[in-house]
Amino acid sequence: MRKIEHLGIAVNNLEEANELYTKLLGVEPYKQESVEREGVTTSFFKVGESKIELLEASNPESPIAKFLEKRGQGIHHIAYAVDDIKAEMKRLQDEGFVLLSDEPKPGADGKVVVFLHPKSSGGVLVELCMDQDEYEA
Ligand SMILES: CC[C@@H](C(=O)O)C(=O)SCCNC(=O)CCNC(=O)[C@H](O)C(C)(C)COP(=O)(O)OP(=O)(O)OC[C@H]1O[C@@H](n2cnc3c(N)ncnc32)[C@H](O)[C@@H]1OP(=O)(O)O
Ligand SMILES: [Co+2]
Repeated sequence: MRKIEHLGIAVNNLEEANELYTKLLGVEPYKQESVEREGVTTSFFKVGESKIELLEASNPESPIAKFLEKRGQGIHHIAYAVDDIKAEMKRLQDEGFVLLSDEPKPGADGKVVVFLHPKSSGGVLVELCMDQDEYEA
């Protein structure tokens, strides 16, 4: 694990959350991106070496829609940058963590990502991510 790459925060309304986080952090979001296969629209803020990823559900089946219904707005996941995502997946699987996919999949902001089931990681949804360019090299 290299660093915390981003914190994912589930929000009801991305436009309103963008305004709130722009005031809070003193910077505008540098990017807004939809990832349809995850059922989310995201916006990203830089905070030093890390990032805040705001997540709005783009359909009722989205993990974010379910999360908001059960738990309301707030921190949804912690994403760690890793140097070698396949090696890290194997290490974590061998340690007993439950991966939510067998292969990394395209995420937002030029990353490939994989999630660990929160029931296997102390109640916190964990995302591993790696630059897509490095992954494909
Ligand atoms: C934009 C792409 C990417 C990026 O590049 O950064 C993203 O960040 S996408 C973010 C959205 N995508 C995901 O979250 C994908 C991974 N998540 C899942 O596959 C599912 O959400 C899940 C974790 C498997 C849960 O799905 P499911 O079992 O269908 O939902 P339930 O609501 O029934 O939850 C079961 C159980 O797990 C608890 N839970 C759910 N989400 C979280 C969470 N974020 N953190 C902690 N715990 C969570 C939920 O409360 C249920 O627990 P109990 O109520 O105790 O049974
Ligand atoms: Co994320």
